[in-house]
Amino acid sequence: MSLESIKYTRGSLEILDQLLLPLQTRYIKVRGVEDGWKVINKMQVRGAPAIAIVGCLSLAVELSPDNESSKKNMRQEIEGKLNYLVSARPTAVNIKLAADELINLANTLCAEDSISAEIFKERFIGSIEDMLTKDIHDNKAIGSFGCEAILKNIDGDSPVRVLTHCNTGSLATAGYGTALGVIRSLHATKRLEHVFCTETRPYNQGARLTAYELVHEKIPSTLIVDSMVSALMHTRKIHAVIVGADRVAANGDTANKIGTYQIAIVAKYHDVPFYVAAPLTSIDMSLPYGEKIKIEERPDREMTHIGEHRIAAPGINCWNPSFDVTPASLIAGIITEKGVFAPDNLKSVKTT
Ligand SMILES: CSC[C@@H](O)[C@@H](O)C(=O)COP(=O)(O)O
Repeated sequence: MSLESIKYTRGSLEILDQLLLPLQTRYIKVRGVEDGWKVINKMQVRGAPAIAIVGCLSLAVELSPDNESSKKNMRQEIEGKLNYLVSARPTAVNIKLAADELINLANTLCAEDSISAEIFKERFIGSIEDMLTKDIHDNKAIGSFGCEAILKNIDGDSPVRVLTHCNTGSLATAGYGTALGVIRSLHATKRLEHVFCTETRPYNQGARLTAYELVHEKIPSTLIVDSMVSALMHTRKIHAVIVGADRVAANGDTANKIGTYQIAIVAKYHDVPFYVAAPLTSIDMSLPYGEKIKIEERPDREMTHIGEHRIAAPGINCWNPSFDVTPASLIAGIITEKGVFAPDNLKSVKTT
């Protein structure tokens, strides 16, 4: 059984508070859009796919008891609330694409005279609920395509050692995970000898969340500090790096958790293939290249403190970008639910 980060039934949504993991397992009730915005902004739920799903489900929960009889009012309310949810965190594109799709759906339902307000609401909520099953299904496809791509480059039946960064597992998605889904699939083939996961400073998604998921799944794994990546690649044979994505531009440049870019550079130097595992909902064809991606900057406190405990000298200035952009030239392949694509071939995927 993998960890359940999102518990949803019609009219009720709870999320596992990821700020308390791994020491406490506590679910928080999300009663509507205001709660949805807060849990995303505070990073109680995080990871690009989970942000999109929880944001949209928070709207579904808010609409569920609503007896609005005017389709026009409902359409207007939906558009405003979705745009508000998108503003909670700017870098991950999944929530923006989901919001655009849902606004289009609301426009279509509103314009169709034969559809009552009740059916409008039913179809709209149903379409949000479908995101949960689709995400798990897509992650499993990413897992098997990624596993196949990595094993193809390895001689005979040799055991495989991989490195991952940040958290891309069940906690960051509706379930199974993207990069961690590939690792799960590799483990299922019994070819995976070992996973190394980085601590992922400053917010420690690797040490707190990925390590927790790996231990929970009994996948052989070791935690390293972010600054150990070069030493790891120099001293142990690493066969592949697999990371997730918050936004992939049309040319394959990829925004992901801060520190991803330096891992890609080190991987290139050591001739280790560097893969990005992401659903098509993380690909933003409207941006031609990575420089156009807006990078979220987080509060200094996330660097200077661990919980309530201050670790940095009082008075020091901080710079805390939450993501960086890895150039397409450092990426061996982008693993999607439709297959593995060279970054310069992404355009063909999105349109098929
Ligand atoms: C499947 S999750 C992919 C990315 O969202 C993940 O790698 C990442 O960077 C998460 O950042 P976070 O700031 O924890 O939301």
